[in-house]
Amino acid sequence: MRDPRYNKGLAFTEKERDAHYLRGLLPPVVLSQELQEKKMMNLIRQYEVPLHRYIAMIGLQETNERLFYKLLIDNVEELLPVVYTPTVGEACQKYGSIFKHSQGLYISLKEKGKILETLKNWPKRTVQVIVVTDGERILGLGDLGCQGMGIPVGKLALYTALGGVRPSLCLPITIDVGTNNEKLLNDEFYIGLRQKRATGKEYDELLQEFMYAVKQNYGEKVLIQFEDFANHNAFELLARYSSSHLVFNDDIQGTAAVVLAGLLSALRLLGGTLADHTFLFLGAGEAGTGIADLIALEISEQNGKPIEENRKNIWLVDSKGLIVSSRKESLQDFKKPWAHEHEPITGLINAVKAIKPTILIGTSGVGKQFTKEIVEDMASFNKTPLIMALSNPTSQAECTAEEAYTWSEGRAIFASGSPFDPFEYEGKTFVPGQANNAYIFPGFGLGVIMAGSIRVHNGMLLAASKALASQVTEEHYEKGMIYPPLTNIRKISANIAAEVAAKAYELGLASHLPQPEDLVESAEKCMYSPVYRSYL
Ligand SMILES: NC(=O)C1=CN([C@@H]2O[C@H](COP(=O)(O)OP(=O)(O)OC[C@H]3O[C@@H](n4cnc5c(N)ncnc54)[C@H](OP(=O)(O)O)[C@@H]3O)[C@@H](O)[C@H]2O)C=CC1
Ligand SMILES: CC(=O)C(=O)O
Ligand SMILES: [Mg+2]
Repeated sequence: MRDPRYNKGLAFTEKERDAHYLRGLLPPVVLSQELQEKKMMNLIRQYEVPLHRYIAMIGLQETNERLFYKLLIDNVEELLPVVYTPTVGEACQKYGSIFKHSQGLYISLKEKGKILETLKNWPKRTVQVIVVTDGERILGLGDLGCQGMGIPVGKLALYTALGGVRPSLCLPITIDVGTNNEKLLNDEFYIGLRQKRATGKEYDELLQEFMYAVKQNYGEKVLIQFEDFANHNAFELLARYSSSHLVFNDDIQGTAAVVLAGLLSALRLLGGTLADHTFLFLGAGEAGTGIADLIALEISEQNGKPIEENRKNIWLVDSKGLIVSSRKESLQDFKKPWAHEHEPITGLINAVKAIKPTILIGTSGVGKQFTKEIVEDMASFNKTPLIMALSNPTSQAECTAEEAYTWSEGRAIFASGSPFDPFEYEGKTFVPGQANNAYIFPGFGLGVIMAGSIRVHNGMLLAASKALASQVTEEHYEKGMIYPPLTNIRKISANIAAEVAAKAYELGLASHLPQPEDLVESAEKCMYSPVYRSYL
């Protein structure tokens, strides 16, 4: 009863109460799990403040894990915005104030030299997925230091609910090297180290000790998902550890796969191939350049031309303007491949006018950047402009669904990182897509685990994108959707897992041999079910 993994609350049967000395510890009634679910949903719906819903859900996760996952799985569209973006963003901002019980593992500078010992304090010996952050770029909310823990906790809840990975095999970790967020440093309820961020050698050594300790403690095949690191560390960590560890950066690679899937499916509405389109990104960081890289790679797979050539129709704008060759010297390495020949341009509106993109993608982390003038311009030279406002949470979205549909007079295809409700324009209901890496990483991770893959390969990302795009049907297109509904996410994840695993086998990266005949069936079979077990 006191252990969330086993607790069933009022659903313990008479026989179980006798067998496990629970008689008298519970009131006489015995409820079904379905009735408990109905009761919890009624309760959660009574909270009007999203953060209160979040607190209620976390409370349930900490007391009755199976009921928590049953709620999340059965009510995914309603509860995803509670345990994930946008509400998880607010939860991280206020994490210290709402903190009750510790979730996940904290590794701070105080644990330097003792990280292996610290990992051993985690009660589970076997772990298959770690989501780790250092809290420096939490969604589009910036540096939230140690309070970024809400993100690994939320992402791993999705690994289980959406991808079927058992909760006991998931480990959320926050690495605390300090924070540069003055507000948090002065907040009496802040839960992290009260110091400025460690950088350089001190940072690198802590991360290296962590990576070695993880491999030593959990072996080769634990998937380490980097999440919400600032880009000055994210690209380097991925490059440094991708040949020695099973690492995946969700913000670079997961986002790339989900956006590519949306583009592949949108082509059925837009016409042409990817190579026929012109892309303009606002934001040239992890998400922006990660997506751009995967688009260029997919075009090269399709047309056989060198990737350099296929980059030419892909343009990115950062805080200093359009990325062009005259800026090359001063650009970070991950931006350099995108420095095309063009005169310098500042301001997104000027870039839109000059480049005339068919597809506009927002990955800046700054809200309201797609103004009326920009959307109208997109609609003036495109019959069907594709507009993706990917920044999270909702407050940072480059524009809203309502703005995209209204300003384009109902012609835009729109997708966003955080969810927007369907919007009615001139009698037609438009359903915006949620272009969020949550479509990808749970199924992707399941595929990696199923195959026992020892490395992540770009081919597996492309396979995941195509598997997701193939789940969109005519019925969805009619509503302007370029992603399948999240209600089917477990089936979608099983299909993604199967394609990712198949690719791992094809590339010789899989270690679970022989390859199962029906990978979709084996994905579905190994998925965690939240239905209560009998304790007799
Ligand atoms: N939908 C999804 O699944 C995902 C969404 N995201 C969201 O994307 C956003 C960005 O994340 P990420 O790429 O990791 O962040 P980064 O910090 O790596 O990149 C942000 C980029 O935006 C640019 N930028 C910032 N302000 C402006 C501005 N006013 N005008 C033009 N460009 C600007 C930055 O420019 P400069 O380089 O000059 O500083 C940088 O290139 C976040 O809100 C995040 O939540 C991220 C991952 C997944
Ligand atoms: C969705 C996600 O990973 C992000 O916004 O960072
Ligand atoms: Mg992220």
